[in-house]
Amino acid sequence: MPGLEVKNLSYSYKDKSILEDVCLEINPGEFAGILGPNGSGKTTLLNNINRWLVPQKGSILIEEQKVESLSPKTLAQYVATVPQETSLDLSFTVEEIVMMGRNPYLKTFEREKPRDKTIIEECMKAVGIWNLKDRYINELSGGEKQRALIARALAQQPKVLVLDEPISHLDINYKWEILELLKNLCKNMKIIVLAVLHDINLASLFCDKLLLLKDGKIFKSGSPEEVITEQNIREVFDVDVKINIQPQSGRPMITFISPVHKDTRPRSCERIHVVCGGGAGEKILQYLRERGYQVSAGVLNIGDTDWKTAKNLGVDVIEDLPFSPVSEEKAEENKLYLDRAEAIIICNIPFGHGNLKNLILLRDVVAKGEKKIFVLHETPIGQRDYTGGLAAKIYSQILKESVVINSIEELRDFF
Ligand SMILES: Nc1ncnc2c1ncn2[C@@H]1O[C@H](COP(=O)(O)OP(=O)(O)OP(=O)(O)O)[C@@H](O)[C@H]1O
Repeated sequence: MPGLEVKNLSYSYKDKSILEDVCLEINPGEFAGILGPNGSGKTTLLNNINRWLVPQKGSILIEEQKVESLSPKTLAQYVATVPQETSLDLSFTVEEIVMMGRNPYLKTFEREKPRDKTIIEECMKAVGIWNLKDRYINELSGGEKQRALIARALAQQPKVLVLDEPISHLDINYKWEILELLKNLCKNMKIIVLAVLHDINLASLFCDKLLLLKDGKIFKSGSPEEVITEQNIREVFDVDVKINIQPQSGRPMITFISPVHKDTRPRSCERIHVVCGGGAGEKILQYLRERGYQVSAGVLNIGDTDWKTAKNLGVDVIEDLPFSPVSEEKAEENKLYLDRAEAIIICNIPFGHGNLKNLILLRDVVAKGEKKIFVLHETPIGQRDYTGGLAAKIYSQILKESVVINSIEELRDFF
C-alpha cells in the first residue's frame, strides 16, 4: 500500500490549467524528489498535496485517507510543510518555533504537556539543533534556520513531509547536510519525504525516486537511473548534458554541455533505420533524435557502444546477444523495421561474419528499389571487410543504388 497516492490530479488557477492528470505513488520510508523547469508546476503540486490548494479534479490519499475528508487539525498530523519562503517572528526562540509544530495536537488555549516537550526535544536532536534551543531564530545561519523549520515540521509527527526547495539558499556543505538528514529521517522514521529540488545531481544522489515534471504533467517518474537520462534532461530542460555514473553511489551525474539550439527546418521523412555499430553511429543517432525523427537501429549486439547510445536516446533497437552473430530471428525482426523506415542510413562500419546478415538484408531492400538508402562512405570498404571479400561485394552492389555521403555534415543536407 503506498503511503501517498495522487490520482489523476488536475489543477487550474482560474482558467489557466497548471497540472494535468498527475498520478504518483510513494511508499513510506521513501525520499522522493520533484524536478522540473521553472513554472512547470512543482510548487502547485506540493500545495495540492498539503491542501493549501484544492484540485478541480482527482484525489490525494495518505494511508488510504482522502485528504479532503480530514479536518485541518488531522490534516496537519498527516502532512507537514517546509515552505519556500517563510517569515518567522524574530522574537521567538528556536524552541518556541519548533513547539509551534505541536499546535495540531493541542486544544485551543491548551498549554503543551511534558509529552510535547519530549517530542520537540527528540525532533531538535534528530536535526542536530538541540544546543541552539534558546537562541533567537534571527541569530541562526541559513542551514540552522532550515533545520529549525524541518524540526518544526517533524514536531507535527507527519506521515508526509513536503519541502519546497529546502536547499536552494544553502552552500554545498549545508545542502549535503540537509539532504543527508532528510534521507535518514525517511529511513529511521519511515515517513515520506517529498521535496522540490533544483540540483539534479544532488537529487540523483539522495532520492529513492524522482518525478520529472514538464508543463504540468509527469514527464517521467522512477529511480534516478530511469529519470536522469541525456534524452529526458534535453527534452525537459532544453539543455544538452553528458551523463556519467558516480562510482561511489552508482547514480547518474550530469555535466552541462550547452543549451539546445533547436533546428526548426521541416523533416524530410519520419522513420529512419540506421545500420551502425562500435560507436560509428553515435553522432548520427544523436543528430536524428535531436531533429525529432523516429529512429531504429540494428541489429546491434547488447553492450555495443552504439547499442548504449541508442538506448539512451530512446531509439528502437533490434538487439542480439553480446559478441554473437546476428541470428535468423533478429534478422527477421530487423526486416520489419527496414520495411517500415522511409530512409536507411548505413554508417561507416567494419563488416565481419557477425554482422554480415545486416548487409544481406540491405541488399534485399535495394533489390526492391523502394527505399532511399544513404551510405556514409568515409573509409574504402576493402579496409573494413573481414569476410574475405563477401561483404565488399554486397556493399558495392548497395553503393550503386544509394546516395553516397562523405561526412556526417553532408547528411544534414538530407535530414
Ligand atoms: N496564484 C497564482 N495565480 C496564477 N498563476 C499562478 C499562481 N501561482 C503560480 N502560478 C503559475 O503557475 C505556473 C506553475 O507555477 P509553480 O510555482 O507551481 O511552478 P514551479 O515549477 O514551482 O516553478 P519554480 O521552479 O519557478 O518555483 C506558473 O506558470 C506560475 O506563473
